[in-house]
Amino acid sequence: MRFTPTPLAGAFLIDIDPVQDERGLFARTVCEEQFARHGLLGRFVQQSVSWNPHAGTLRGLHFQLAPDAEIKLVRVTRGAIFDAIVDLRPGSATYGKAFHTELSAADRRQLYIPAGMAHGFQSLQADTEVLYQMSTPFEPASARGLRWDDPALAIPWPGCAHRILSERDRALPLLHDCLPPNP
Ligand SMILES: Cc1cn([C@H]2C[C@H](O)[C@@H](COP(=O)(O)OP(=O)(O)O[C@H]3O[C@@H](C)C(=O)[C@@H](O)[C@H]3O)O2)c(=O)[nH]c1=O
Repeated sequence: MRFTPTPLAGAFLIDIDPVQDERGLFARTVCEEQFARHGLLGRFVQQSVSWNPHAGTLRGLHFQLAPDAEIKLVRVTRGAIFDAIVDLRPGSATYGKAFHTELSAADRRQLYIPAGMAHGFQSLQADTEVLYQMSTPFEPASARGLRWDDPALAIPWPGCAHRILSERDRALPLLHDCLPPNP
């Protein structure tokens, strides 16, 4: 696996090192020992799937409050997404900053998201399926979110003919209104 750091410390893009032959390819996607060499956790307690029949489906930006803050490992198993994360770690040099990338079934790239970041994505194709692994169980009482289009975050979401969002995501607060400024 190849680990590429992002501008947000602790968040990595992880690419496979495929072994190819006439049958196709084989590649490891999680390895506790290799992850540990990069200071990353390679053991997860929940895995969830999200199916998005339409392009332009936006989910996020979501996170869980401590002590339920989750590490997430995200990959696309069908289609493609624009994926965005926001650093909400108190004291972080990149607090309030966002990083975005594309992930697709074709590139098999994964995004490792450390605890203390909000996460969201928009499907770029119809019939897009996203697979997540999480370090901490889902805890509804700790679940929080930020507005996807918060101007302070300036995330360049791709344009689309029809954007689909849940009522909950539409009503999420701006960063400024839901978390204290960075100490
Ligand atoms: C996230 C989650 C939801 N649920 C339930 C709650 C609800 O009834 C239903 C749908 O939940 P949501 O509307 O929150 O699903 P969704 O908007 O897809 O939430 C997901 O968004 C992306 C961006 C993430 O990063 C994920 O961690 C998760 O927050 O599933 C679980 O049972 N376990 C879970 O881990």
